[in-house]
Amino acid sequence: MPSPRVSRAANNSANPMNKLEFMSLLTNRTNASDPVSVRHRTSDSPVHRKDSFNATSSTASQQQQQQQQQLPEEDCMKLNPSFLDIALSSLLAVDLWLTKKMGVCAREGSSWGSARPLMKLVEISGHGIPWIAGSLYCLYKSDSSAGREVILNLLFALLLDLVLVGIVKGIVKRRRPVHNRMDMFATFSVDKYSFPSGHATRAAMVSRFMLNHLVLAVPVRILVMLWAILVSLSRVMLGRHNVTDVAFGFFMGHMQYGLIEYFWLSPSTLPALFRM
Ligand SMILES: CC(C)=CCC/C(C)=C/COP(=O)(O)O
Repeated sequence: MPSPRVSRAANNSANPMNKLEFMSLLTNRTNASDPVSVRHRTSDSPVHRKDSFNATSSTASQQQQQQQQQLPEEDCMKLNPSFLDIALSSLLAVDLWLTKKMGVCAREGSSWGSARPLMKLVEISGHGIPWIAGSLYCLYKSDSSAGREVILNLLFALLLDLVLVGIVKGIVKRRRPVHNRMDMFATFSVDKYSFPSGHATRAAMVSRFMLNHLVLAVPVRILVMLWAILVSLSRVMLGRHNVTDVAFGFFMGHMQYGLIEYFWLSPSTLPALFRM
């Protein structure tokens, strides 16, 4: 009985496809669009130096090259990653690790699974529907023009937030973490994507808005800040988001508040809106 090593060697020489598989590994690690590496693969490979293989293997390897050029980028390995590539991959690795560690309420059976109902209440407190409905109600009830101005701008901010988050989610198309259970209340179709967290953008923007435009006692101001942090944290704890989705969302919410301040709607800029 031949030893496994001998029989594998015999098999290799009898089967030219094994060489092609080896080629496939090599070509996977080179840049398919780089003419130099394509030339290297087709002319310098051991397969091509053997005359007996020329006719059949060149068409086979051409087919393979075509297939590999069609491979999605994430299936190919880069030989010379840049510093930015390495930094991004490291950030992504830390992000995924931390996201998994912090997803303690992702399921009922998770380590903090019993806190899941409470976290879902926090989730609803940062949802768009209660905020938009609440602003519309306050606008209807408000009897001072200063109050109407503030609430109208809050409503404008909430709508702008939905649009901007929807656009970024639609462009980035990052999937939610695998441990997330999609049992969220009232979502749009883009909400299957996770970058950035809409709850985090809203929490950051609304809290800044309230701190700057409402007269609040110090304990209430602290509560508003804690609420924004808790809503953001709960996104990762519920397993809805990666840490970077929430961190970016929080940053984006602050930027959105800056936009609202810049384009502040006032009776002088939009008199028609305030005549109602
Ligand atoms: C239906 C309305 C008015 C808003 C949707 C709010 C929502 C579900 C956002 C998604 O938030 P995350 O990106 O944090 O999961």
